[in-house]
Amino acid sequence: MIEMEKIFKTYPNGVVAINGIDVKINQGEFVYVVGPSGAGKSTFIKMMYREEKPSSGKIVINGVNLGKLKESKVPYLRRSIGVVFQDFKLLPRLTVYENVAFAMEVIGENSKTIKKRVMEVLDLVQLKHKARSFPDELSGGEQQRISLARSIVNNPGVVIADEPTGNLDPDTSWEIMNVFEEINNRGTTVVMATHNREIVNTMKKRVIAVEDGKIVRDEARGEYGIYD
Ligand SMILES: Nc1ncnc2c1ncn2[C@@H]1O[C@H](COP(=O)(O)OP(=O)(O)OP(=O)(O)O)[C@@H](O)[C@H]1O
Repeated sequence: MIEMEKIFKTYPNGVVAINGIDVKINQGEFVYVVGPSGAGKSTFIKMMYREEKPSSGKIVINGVNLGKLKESKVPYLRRSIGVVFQDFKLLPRLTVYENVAFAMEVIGENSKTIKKRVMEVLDLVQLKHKARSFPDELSGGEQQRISLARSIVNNPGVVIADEPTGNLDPDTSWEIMNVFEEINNRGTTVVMATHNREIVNTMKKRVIAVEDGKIVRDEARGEYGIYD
């Protein structure tokens, strides 16, 4: 469960990005975060994986109060939350296998467990045969599938994605969305900021609309809305 209570966020330059947000997201939900450019969507989701801290308010992720979390415990939080970005953020000098394995190595898993699990998630995204390739030898859609594999390799309860189809063509975007659905069907919460109207309107999930740092709409089977 993700809980946010009375959240405000002002950046050091004085920009008020989040202006009073209260929200609860239950385990296993699939949530789109929509809204106009600059509305605060990225800031909203960055606070969930503690990339940004709120100026005030309380955030509890799976029972852990982020405000009381010691810096030394942040890696444990990151283990329970997978993150996917628009620009993939794969490490260019590592192979596909190594990119995914790295996420397990940093938390000290043994090599046998790593090998088994990495091949499992590469199988899930249907890219086992690319294990020895380097990121720049893959298409954008393949790179995003690898980054999805990396995000779930440690079995997180939550995957957070910021505009994951932003760099992909429509067909490839749908392939990626099918993988997100599959991950969600296995019980993982998915929270996704997106500008993709077609996907939001077709998939009929919970939609949270953010405007001027506030939630202006929260619907169980919502629509994208009037934004670009
Ligand atoms: N690191 C930062 N420092 C200062 N201001 C920032 C920072 N990051 C974002 N902002 C500002 O905070 C506001 C919200 O930005 P945010 O990136 O959360 O919006 P967004 O809804 O994700 O936009 P987009 O759809 O264009 O990605 C904007 O006014 C933005 O300029």
